[in-house]
Amino acid sequence: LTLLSQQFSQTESWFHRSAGLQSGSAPHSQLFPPAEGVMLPPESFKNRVVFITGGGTGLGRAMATVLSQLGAQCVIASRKLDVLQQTAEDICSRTGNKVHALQCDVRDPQAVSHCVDQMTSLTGLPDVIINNAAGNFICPSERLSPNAWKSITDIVLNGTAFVTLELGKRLIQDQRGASFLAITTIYAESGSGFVAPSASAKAGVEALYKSLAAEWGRYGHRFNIIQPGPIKTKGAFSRLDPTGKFEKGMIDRIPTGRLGTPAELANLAAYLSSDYASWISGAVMRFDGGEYVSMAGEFNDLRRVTPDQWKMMEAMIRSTKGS
Ligand SMILES: CC/C=C\C/C=C\CC/C=C/C=C/C(=O)SCCNC(=O)CCNC(=O)[C@H](O)C(C)(C)COP(=O)(O)OP(=O)(O)OC[C@H]1O[C@@H](n2cnc3c(N)ncnc32)[C@H](O)[C@@H]1OP(=O)(O)O
Ligand SMILES: NC(=O)C1=CN([C@@H]2O[C@H](COP(=O)(O)OP(=O)(O)OC[C@H]3O[C@@H](n4cnc5c(N)ncnc54)[C@H](OP(=O)(O)O)[C@@H]3O)[C@@H](O)[C@H]2O)C=CC1
Repeated sequence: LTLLSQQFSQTESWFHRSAGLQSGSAPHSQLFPPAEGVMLPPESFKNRVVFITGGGTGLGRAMATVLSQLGAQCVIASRKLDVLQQTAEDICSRTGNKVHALQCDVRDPQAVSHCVDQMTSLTGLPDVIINNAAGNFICPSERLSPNAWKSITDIVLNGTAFVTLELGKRLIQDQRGASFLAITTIYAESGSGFVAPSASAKAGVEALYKSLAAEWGRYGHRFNIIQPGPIKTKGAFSRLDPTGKFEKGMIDRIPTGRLGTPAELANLAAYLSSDYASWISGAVMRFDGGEYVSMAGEFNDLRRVTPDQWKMMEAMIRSTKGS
């Protein structure tokens, strides 16, 4: 076993060196280059208002950028007004379309209602709502205090519910349709140790969105979910990989050999929120380079077995014939 594992790691490091790779991707990732351009036709979101929670940073910022490039008027909301204002300015100067920054702690239903009041005066009610705000950190569950549990589940599950219900009720009142999108993650489906509050809350968000997809179609509302795998953002990686030691193992188990990019996620979010997706509701879109199925399959680690090792094992298996 030791010999085999030495062989594996030698093969692996040769693989990386020979491709002249930076750490952070496998050679075969060159077969899956990320397309960074905007996918939809220009002006796909002209005269549309888009509301994005957590839109000041990371994936929220990337989605606001692409939607603004496609002509939308964006409203981004979270706790840190200075961060939001800087992002709004940056995007607006790049796209020429208005981006509004509103302070809102999604854990507080009154703050959510006030934020929606402000948005209504600025832009009117939104056509697209993206529930992206989240909190998370890795922690053994036996170390979690009640308040630690609450801080994550309040942002992720209650925050999404408060935003969705507040906007949904007002849109229904005004007889207006809308697209709702929630950003969850692949472990919302499987659960995951060391992020139990996030896994529980994201699973709750998925149940909420599937429920409302069934219930509110009659009001012209669509509800969809994107489950991203790892995409390098400061917010996520500083809390989920604080030492930087987990990233390589993660890339090794992603069949496409690399992390996702914010721009790829933003294109998918724009598509699901657009008129091109008007028949898509209640969908759960896994977006992870194949990581989920790769982690799930019993024998998938056999990818590391070399041709010589296969030759040897095949001979061993064939020798059992008749036994
Ligand atoms: C290799 C892996 C790398 C990457 C990704 C891989 C896989 C793909 C799947 C990824 C999914 C990602 C999901 C995400 O959601 S990433 C988004 C991350 N972004 C954020 O979390 C941004 C917002 N976060 C925050 O503001 C804070 O981190 C926090 C703690 C969530 C909320 O801040 P707040 O100021 O409200 O809370 P505090 O008062 O600081 O703390 C509340 C409560 O929690 C306890 N706490 C805080 N940190 C920890 C910790 N690290 N461990 C244990 N407990 C913690 C804190 O002590 C408080 O409890 P009490 O002391 O009061 O009991
Ligand atoms: N990056 C990744 O690998 C993955 C990310 N995801 C999901 O993608 C989404 C974006 O994550 P990412 O961009 O990586 O991380 P970020 O930390 O950059 O984004 C989280 C955002 O949520 C906002 N937020 C946090 N708490 C609150 C609150 N109480 N009220 C309002 N806004 C709040 C933060 O803004 P502020 O601090 O100003 O409030 C921040 O902008 C999240 O839903 C995350 O779960 C899912 C899978 C993988």
